[in-house]
Amino acid sequence: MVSCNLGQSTRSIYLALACLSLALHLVIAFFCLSVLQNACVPPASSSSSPCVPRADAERRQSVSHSSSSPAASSSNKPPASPRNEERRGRPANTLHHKERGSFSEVTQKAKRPAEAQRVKGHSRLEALFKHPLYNLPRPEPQEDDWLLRVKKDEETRDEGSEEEEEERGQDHDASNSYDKVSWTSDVETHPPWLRFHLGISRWELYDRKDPNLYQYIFNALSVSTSFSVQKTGGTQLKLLMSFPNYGQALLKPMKQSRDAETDVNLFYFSDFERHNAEISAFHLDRLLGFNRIPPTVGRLINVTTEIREITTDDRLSRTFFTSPAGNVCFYGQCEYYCSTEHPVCGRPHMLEVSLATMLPDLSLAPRRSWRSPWRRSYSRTKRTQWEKDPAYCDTVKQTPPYSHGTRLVDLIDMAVLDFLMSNMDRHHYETFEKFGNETFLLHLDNGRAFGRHSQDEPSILMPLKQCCRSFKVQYLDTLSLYCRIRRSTLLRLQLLSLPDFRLSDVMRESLAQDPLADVAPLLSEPHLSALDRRLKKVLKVIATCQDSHADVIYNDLVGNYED
Ligand SMILES: Nc1ncnc2c1ncn2[C@@H]1O[C@H](COP(=O)(O)OP(=O)(O)OP(=O)(O)O)[C@@H](O)[C@H]1O
Ligand SMILES: [Mn+2]
Repeated sequence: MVSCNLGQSTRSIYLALACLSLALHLVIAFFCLSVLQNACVPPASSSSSPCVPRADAERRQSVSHSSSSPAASSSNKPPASPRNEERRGRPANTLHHKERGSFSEVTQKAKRPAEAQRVKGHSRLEALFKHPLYNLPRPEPQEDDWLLRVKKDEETRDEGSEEEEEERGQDHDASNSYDKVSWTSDVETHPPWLRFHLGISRWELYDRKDPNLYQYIFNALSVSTSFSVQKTGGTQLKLLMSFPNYGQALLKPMKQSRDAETDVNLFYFSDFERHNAEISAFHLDRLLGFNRIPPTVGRLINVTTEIREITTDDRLSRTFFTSPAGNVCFYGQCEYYCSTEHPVCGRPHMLEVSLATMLPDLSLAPRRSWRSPWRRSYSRTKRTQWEKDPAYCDTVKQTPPYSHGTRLVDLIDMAVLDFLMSNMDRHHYETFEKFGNETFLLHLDNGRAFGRHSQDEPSILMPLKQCCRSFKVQYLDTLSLYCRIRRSTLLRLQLLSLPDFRLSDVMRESLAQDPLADVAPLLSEPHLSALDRRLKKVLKVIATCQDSHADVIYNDLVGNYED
């Protein structure tokens, strides 16, 4: 009896002990798992580039961090926190409840663009932008290297007393400067668009390293518009939107579903412009390290309150109508697709659009438009010279401005960008007149890019292919005559072809920063993989060229970068 009782109590003691040990094991296992998971997160920066040995990369990274960038060290550097007053503006109070939700979600997202899509806490995009190739030192900008400046107080006083307003209008050098409105020379008082304008230099449109610029622009473009009219020039419908802080943006509306592939039989200038192409082009250009496209963001706009009710443009307001489905539509007046057959419609009021930050007014910063030597024939029957003559580039190389400086390699950069996004519509490009021929090319108007993902268009790479020819003229011995691609461009392209920085991955992550990414991805997966496929093709063309020539690379990194 006693032994039976004893046996029972021993059994319950064993059982209790077993339970305790099981619980302990569970706690230990749980603890180990969480520690292991943290230990597995990859480091924030990687330097597995073939271009720079690891130790070297780290050394350079610390060097480039300590040397401040030109714009960052200038007086144009914005403060650390965004100014929220730009976000005030009129609420979209006529919105349907559901729409209001999505609108505020989208603008909410605009508050925190830096929160990139991360893979287990690891941002490939951040790692890419930390790479030395994206932090190359620039020469200290001189006064002439900035596009604009704010007039000093004394200058404004002097000019005011002279009462020579008219003359000033004609003789418009005025050192390309801004009169004061409500801001002072203190950069803290400047609205985002003015910071952008004052940061434009001879070498790039914006400083990618300025941590706030993009966020500022983002926020500024997400307030309600106060004014909208049709923008003249160009062939398809676009609007000029103004914001309460005097900022302006070029609006292109969504015209077709994002994934609709361009009809193969459509002539290249007949394709609809795509709002998501404008946005994606900005991101791609930034990823390639060019910084030659004005910051462009997507957002939902209320076509009733932000266009119809406030526009002073009769040509535009006359074209509004309500569709049988109850959606508010309009079509405006322009050369292509401005008709009842091609309306732009809200759902019922909300419409996806792209907003590109406007460049400084032409009266302040005149631009020069250049015909691209490789422009397509816009005639349906004629072929252009470059299509007929394989030695076409030899002529281009001897013709100013391509015969000197960096113009030819700039053109090649543009061809690479266009090939990657399959943009066949680069008939012209622009530069800022102030900088003469020694300046970057503006990559404006990218609405016809990203039309087709299933095909690549080899003719877009013609500048790169045709310029790779053995060409020597005894008396012309300029370096740029023989070189076809910038070394910095080639090294970045190689970097973007590595698994750690794969172009499609960084592009996906970059695009996720856009407010419209909440509605749907800006580029579908097939478009993203097309980027990787095309990048391989570009690298192949360069490698083939290097196989037969020694003078393929234009070394723009002399003294700045060794691999
Ligand atoms: N962000 C910008 N800021 C200021 N001006 C701009 C901006 N983007 C474009 N423009 C100007 O507006 C003009 C028309 O814009 P865009 O080329 O995008 O229109 P488009 O209808 O596509 O023209 P096209 O049919 O000729 O290709 C451009 O040539 C350029 O000079
Ligand atoms: Mn266009």
